[in-house]
Amino acid sequence: MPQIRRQSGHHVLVVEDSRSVAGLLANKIAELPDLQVRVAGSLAEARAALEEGAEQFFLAVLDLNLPDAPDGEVVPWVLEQGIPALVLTAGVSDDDRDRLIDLGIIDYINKDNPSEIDHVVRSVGRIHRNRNIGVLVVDDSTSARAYLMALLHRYGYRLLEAKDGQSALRLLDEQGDQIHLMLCDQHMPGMDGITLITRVRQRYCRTRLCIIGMSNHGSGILSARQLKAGANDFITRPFLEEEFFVRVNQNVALIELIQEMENAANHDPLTSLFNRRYLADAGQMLHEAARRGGRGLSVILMDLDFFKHINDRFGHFGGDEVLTQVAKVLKARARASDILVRYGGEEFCLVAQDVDQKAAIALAETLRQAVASMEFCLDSECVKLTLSVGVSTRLGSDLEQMLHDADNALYQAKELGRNRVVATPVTDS
Ligand SMILES: Nc1nc2c(ncn2[C@@H]2O[C@H](COP(=O)(O)OP(=O)(O)OP(=O)(O)O)[C@@H](O)[C@H]2O)c(=O)[nH]1
Repeated sequence: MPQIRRQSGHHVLVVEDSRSVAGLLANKIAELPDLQVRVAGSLAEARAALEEGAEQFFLAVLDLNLPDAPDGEVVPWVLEQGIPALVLTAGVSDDDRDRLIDLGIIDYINKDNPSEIDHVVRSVGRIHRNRNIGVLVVDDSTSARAYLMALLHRYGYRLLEAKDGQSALRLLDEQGDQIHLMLCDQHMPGMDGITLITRVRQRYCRTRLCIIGMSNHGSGILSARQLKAGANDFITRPFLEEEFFVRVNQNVALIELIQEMENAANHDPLTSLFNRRYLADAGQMLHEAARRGGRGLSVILMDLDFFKHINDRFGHFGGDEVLTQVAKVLKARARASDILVRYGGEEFCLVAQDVDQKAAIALAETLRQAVASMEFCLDSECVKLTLSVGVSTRLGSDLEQMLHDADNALYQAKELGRNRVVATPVTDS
């Protein structure tokens, strides 16, 4: 079988002699983020396209029946160039299907059915995103591991392998943030699949790391036990490659969807900062860690002064633009470990770990000055804005109490004439 190279390009080669199908595909694929399409109407045009460099193409979508290649000759030729291929067919017999799968294509799709065109486009997007999806294959058999890796490689996943449970745990320790899916054999020396799954689940939930257990035909009870131990899914060996890909891709798509939903639930859509809901969870965890570890924690609450005037002058959309710019300025001055939140309409909150009162006041002062030095120009009219800030470093019983203290300090800052930082007394109860 031809060797598929590691894909880094962002171009899709569509080889299709029907102008309408090629045009439809090209338009829909081009709507996907960061993708470009090159259309060829024949094998000769495909050859010409690849003369400019095969590496730019991460995938080819191929028609089996071309004027100068009526028997699918384009398929082995493209695969020999190291480019993975999806094949468009007009009805396919079982023999044709077997022949195509044996050649090493990713999938075949019936182009007569218009809804299948959307399936092609979804697959293209999936394969392009797979370069960012890390898959860990855990199997003690070298040949079984190599087989799984070759299949996943065809789909463009980023791959890691481990020959036993201990090595898998080590890799998760070192590179866990890069691993999204683990495929795990059951029978391995030292640590079996169920024990490994149980241990991994103590650290990673089902929506963060997907696990697919693998068991051999006839051992149904094992798949049930793998699922109970925390696997998201299982695959019985031997399997059809098509089933394998559908299961792997569906599980990865589900994790992506959940992460997208979590992201949306935790962020403010206007400024892309975290929202209050996220602060309640993540901020409280920081508070508990600070209490346990005797560490410092600061809450800095900020409110733009007289923001109503901005809306009155520039309209609500102008006000939105100003809020977005302020968020950027604050973000640029926050550390990666800080939680910066859009707390309310024109209110922002920053929670910073390991910061004592002196440092918190200095940080608040930096943020105040950063906003005060900005100039907002809309409709060729420029205005300046100021920020009142309340700081709390007294840990109190929980984050809620710190926010309450910071709010009192902010109120004082407003009362004292705005554009200033006020901190609460530091003594803890
Ligand atoms: N454009 C825009 N305006 C908002 C948003 N959320 C709140 N506001 C506006 O922010 C203004 C807040 O007004 P006030 O609470 O009176 O406070 P202020 O004018 O900033 O005055 P002080 O806080 O007392 O200095 C109101 O006009 C709100 O409509 C938003 O998402 N976009």
